Amino acid sequence: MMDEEETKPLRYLLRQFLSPEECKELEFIHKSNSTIGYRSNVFSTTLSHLIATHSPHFLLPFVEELFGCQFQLCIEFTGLIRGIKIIISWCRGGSIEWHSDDNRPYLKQRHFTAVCYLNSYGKDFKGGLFHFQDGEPTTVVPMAGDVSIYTADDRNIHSVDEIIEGERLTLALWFTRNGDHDEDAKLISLLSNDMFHSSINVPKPFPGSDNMYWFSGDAMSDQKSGFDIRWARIIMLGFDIYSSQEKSSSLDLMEPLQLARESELYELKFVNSLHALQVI
Ligand SMILES: O=C(O)CCC(=O)C(=O)O
Ligand SMILES: [Fe+2]
Repeated sequence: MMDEEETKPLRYLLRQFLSPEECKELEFIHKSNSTIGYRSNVFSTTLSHLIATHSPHFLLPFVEELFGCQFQLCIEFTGLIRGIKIIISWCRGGSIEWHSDDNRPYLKQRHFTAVCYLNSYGKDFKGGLFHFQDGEPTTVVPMAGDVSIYTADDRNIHSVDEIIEGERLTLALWFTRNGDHDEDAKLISLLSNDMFHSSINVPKPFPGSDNMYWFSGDAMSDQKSGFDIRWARIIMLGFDIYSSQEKSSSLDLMEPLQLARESELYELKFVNSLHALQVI
């Protein structure tokens, strides 16, 4: 006899799950805060980016909406825990080849994916259709407010066509059954600290995946050939980084550091680069 798991559908399409206003608000947050993303032609906003870009006030609507949205999604899939969430904008030339979402050893905790479309095919962008390799539906046409949900394993190999014109905007959510990857729990403990009072006493921001901060064209996994967005931001704001570990060949941006401008070294000691970015 088949067990219950095997008889469950592997995919769902929820129509008009987010309202046009919710889509617009998430778009606004993204436009104000996004940074170069984790692959070519992509910009992204994660909750840790909102912290790093000194925009904690944007966290609240983001978190409230996402929590509400995820709460409803969790009713569909009991037992799932909220993992990483990210707003992604795909610019012209962006696409993604056939893959499953758990296709790396460090992504194995992903069990379900939910992609909420924040804008619409044909109206806001051309290209960018979503396809499943096998089964029905074969193609999902992104429309603002709709959510496509599927298992993150190789039963749902999928791809996204190249964006030909405009910008395709999504909110991607990954769910897990592994409590160690409960990102909401981490975030709630972070928010319950005093982070809304902007001062030097802001707590140490919890780091996103270190991969998130690297940009290097093709070889994104080869950190040596890329540049680090945290570092670039500090330099663009006119500061140099001083760290007692600076003598070593690579500087760990999650370690304590101080800032300098021209020949002046500031006394403030930051717990890491994200902490410094919250304050400067
Ligand atoms: O944006 C989409 O429709 C899917 C994106 C995707 O496949 C991914 O980020 O893994
Ligand atoms: Fe995917």
